[in-house]
Amino acid sequence: MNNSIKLISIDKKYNNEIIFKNFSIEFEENKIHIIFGPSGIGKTTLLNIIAQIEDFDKGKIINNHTVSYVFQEDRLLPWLNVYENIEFVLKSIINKKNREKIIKNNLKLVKLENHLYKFPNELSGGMQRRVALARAFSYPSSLLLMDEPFKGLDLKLKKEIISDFLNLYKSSNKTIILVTHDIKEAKLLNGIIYDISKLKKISTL
Ligand SMILES: Nc1ncnc2c1ncn2[C@@H]1O[C@H](COP(=O)(O)OP(=O)(O)OP(=O)(O)O)[C@@H](O)[C@H]1O
Repeated sequence: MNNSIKLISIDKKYNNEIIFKNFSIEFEENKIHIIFGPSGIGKTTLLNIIAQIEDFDKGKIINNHTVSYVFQEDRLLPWLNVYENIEFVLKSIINKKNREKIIKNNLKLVKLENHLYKFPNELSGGMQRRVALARAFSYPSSLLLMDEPFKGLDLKLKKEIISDFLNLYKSSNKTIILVTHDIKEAKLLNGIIYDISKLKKISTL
């Protein structure tokens, strides 16, 4: 069954600033979609519209997915260890035995299986980012929205973490919509790249 996410003829304005005019886009399920474009073009706004945390003025969204959103910062809870940070978001929805399986499997995919009991302040920045990714993939949503999840990493670390991200993605059934302004990063992700500046020009023709 086609369960793609569709935005149809969306208009969005902030005060007098037109961000989107008659803008349409479709995201096929189970793929990695990369929203690419310069700062200020409306990438985060688009993600927020899909997440329904931002209103729009006209148009329609068709989305039958359960959604989770990963922000730029890792947002780990400092008083919980690595395992507990992931368990925290699953506690009320998945039983103990199943969540243990999910958490351990995802932490293994990001090579943190030997760091389960460390606290965030005992982890490097890269390790913290890996925990945040493992947590995002552990949550049972079918659509994962990610705003610049690899921002601030040097190229070597970025490549390593993108490879962990791809391992998590392959073992999941998720659809990913990810925002970046970095074309090198976009290419490393092996997904479908949407140049938002070009799409915006087409939509206003
Ligand atoms: N809440 C808001 N109120 C008014 N204007 C806003 C608001 N949020 C965003 N904007 C404006 O909308 C435009 C698009 O912002 P958005 O954050 O979506 O861009 P972006 O492409 O994600 O940029 P960046 O890569 O810098 O994060 C910008 O001009 C911004 O100033």
